[in-house]
Amino acid sequence: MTGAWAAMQRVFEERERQEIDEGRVARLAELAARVRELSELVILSQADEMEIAAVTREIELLTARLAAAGRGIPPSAEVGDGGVVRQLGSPVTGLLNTLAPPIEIRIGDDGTARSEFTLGLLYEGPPGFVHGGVSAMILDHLSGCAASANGTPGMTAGLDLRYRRPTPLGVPLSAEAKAVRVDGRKTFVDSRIIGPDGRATAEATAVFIMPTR
Ligand SMILES: CCCCCCCCCC(=O)SCCNC(=O)CCNC(=O)[C@H](O)C(C)(C)COP(=O)(O)OP(=O)(O)OC[C@H]1O[C@@H](n2cnc3c(N)ncnc32)[C@H](O)[C@@H]1OP(=O)(O)O
Repeated sequence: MTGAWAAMQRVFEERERQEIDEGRVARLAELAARVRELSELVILSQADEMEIAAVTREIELLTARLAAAGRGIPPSAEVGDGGVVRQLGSPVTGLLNTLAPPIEIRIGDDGTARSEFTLGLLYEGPPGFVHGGVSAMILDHLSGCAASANGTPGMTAGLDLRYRRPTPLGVPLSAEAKAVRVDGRKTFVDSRIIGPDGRATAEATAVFIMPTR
């Protein structure tokens, strides 16, 4: 058993033992959505220095209130309908992760993983456009879901990405990924992000490898 595989199994088993209360998840998702709005306002707000200091103090108090209840362990990942993995803490799709856009992924009958989303200012790279690392993160994750949906999940071993044209912020985008070839433990997945004009802004081929046990 490799070290990484054993470590992942331990984390997985510990998280599996937790009950997930959907009512609580819905409330926390609402909290995360409000924190995302707050994050954007940290960049954009025109509040004066006094107001910024006052808001900072209020947020400190709110953080202390949540911390007072103690810290648990992150929720487990679950496989839902159509093989879509729900990972509440994921930085890409996690409803409870305030760093995540979050994007929603569904798997088509032909195994293609698809998503539609709009990326705001928090994901800016070049002025007015999406950061290349964010595009890579989304295509990596979407491709991982396509590999899983293909019945051949694995760790990303490589992500060969071409940025064809800048990906615009603040407009509806879509992305898709599909497993195109399996070679032993390797699964090759093609993916792309598509702009509002229907043209690909970024295209990738990823290789996923199931670690040896
Ligand atoms: C289910 C949840 C869905 C959620 C989606 C999640 C998506 C997000 C995924 C990630 O972010 S994963 C995190 C980022 N990736 C990593 O941290 C992986 C770190 N690397 C590893 O753990 C190991 O390198 C790895 C398990 C990928 C492979 O190690 P192995 O020792 O098992 O493989 P090995 O190096 O022996 O290579 C196996 C074969 O693959 C080939 N190979 C390795 N890297 C390759 C590559 N990049 N491209 C093509 N082939 C490659 C290698 O030449 C060899 O070919 P042959 O079998 O023909 O000899």
